[in-house]
Amino acid sequence: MSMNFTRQLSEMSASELNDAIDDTNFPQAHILSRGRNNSVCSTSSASGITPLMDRTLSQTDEVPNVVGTTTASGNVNSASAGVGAVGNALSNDGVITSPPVAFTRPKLMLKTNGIIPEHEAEAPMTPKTPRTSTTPGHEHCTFHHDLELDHKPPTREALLPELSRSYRLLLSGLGENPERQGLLKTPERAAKAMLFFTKGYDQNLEDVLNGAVFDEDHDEMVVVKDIEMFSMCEHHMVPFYGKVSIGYLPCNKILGLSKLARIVEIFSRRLQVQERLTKQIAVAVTHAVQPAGVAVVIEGVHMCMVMRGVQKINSKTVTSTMLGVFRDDPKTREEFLNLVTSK
Ligand SMILES: Nc1nc2c(ncn2[C@@H]2O[C@H](COP(=O)(O)OP(=O)(O)OP(=O)(O)O)[C@@H](O)[C@H]2O)c(=O)[nH]1
Ligand SMILES: [Zn+2]
Repeated sequence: MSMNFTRQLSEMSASELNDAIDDTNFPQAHILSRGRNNSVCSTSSASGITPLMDRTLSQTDEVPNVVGTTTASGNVNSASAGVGAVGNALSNDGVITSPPVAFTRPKLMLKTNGIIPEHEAEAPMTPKTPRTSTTPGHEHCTFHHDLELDHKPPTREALLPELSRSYRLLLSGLGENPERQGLLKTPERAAKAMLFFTKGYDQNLEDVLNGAVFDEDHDEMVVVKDIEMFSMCEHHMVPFYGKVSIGYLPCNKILGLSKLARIVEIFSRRLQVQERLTKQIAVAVTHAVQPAGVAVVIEGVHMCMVMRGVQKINSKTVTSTMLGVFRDDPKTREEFLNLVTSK
């Protein structure tokens, strides 16, 4: 079933959104894999949901559908769908804690070369720092290249003079006079603005997290929703903006709440496409706390579709990535979608 986005998002139920996501496979489904028997995060079990650990995986098993990404565009006038969240505690800052989701959760584990090493599978609580590069200056990166999660060394300020010259050329190319009073400082201002819009290239996950990962016996869904996002479309170098909702199911580790928003900043402040941004955020949260699952939904407005091109001023693009239990368990996914679409 494909999602019909000619309807307004506000008219759609969470289960309809859920179905649409369920039917979409993302081609990079091999990137994440579930842990083995000894990498289980257990919770009290009261529901009739089939324990995911009943599925046996060999060490080299590929797990299809672990990563799911959905994109949908359409005319959406309301940011929130009219679906009520039942029984959830919502605090003023938009942080939601749900009632317990009662079943045995396999913990998400990251592969380095498509295989989970035995010693990693046996020590699920040990922080993992998979590295796929020995490039000088990147030895301390927590991850590298696999999903273009790389960052550049913090030397981008050095680009300012050349960027300024480029903007000056641009002004001349437009037929403007870069020497006129109003434009004298414009090349440098524009260069600084562009460096700000792409400051995520200077950041990496490890620095941004600043150690704010805490051991906590909390295994209920954590959702931070409506995180503002400003990014730059890599096709036209014009902005796209919107809001990001992130949910994860902890496995004895929780993340400082602000760090979810900071993760959004790392990856949105780069030249992007919305699909990749969505996936990178989900993978970064996985790296940070090795949860049982991560869900990310982004609703974005692309100025390249508003100010130019097809000029559809009400169009919004919705993308999602569902990892682990959010991918495998429709009830968990639906609970998340209920939470993020409720007022
Ligand atoms: N999938 C995806 N596409 C994007 C994103 N941002 C911009 N695009 C698209 O990139 C495409 C580039 O298409 P081209 O035909 O090469 O460029 P164009 O002539 O400027 O296209 P139009 O925008 O249709 O005028 C357009 O369809 C844009 O809508 C994004 O985040 N994700
Ligand atoms: Zn664009």
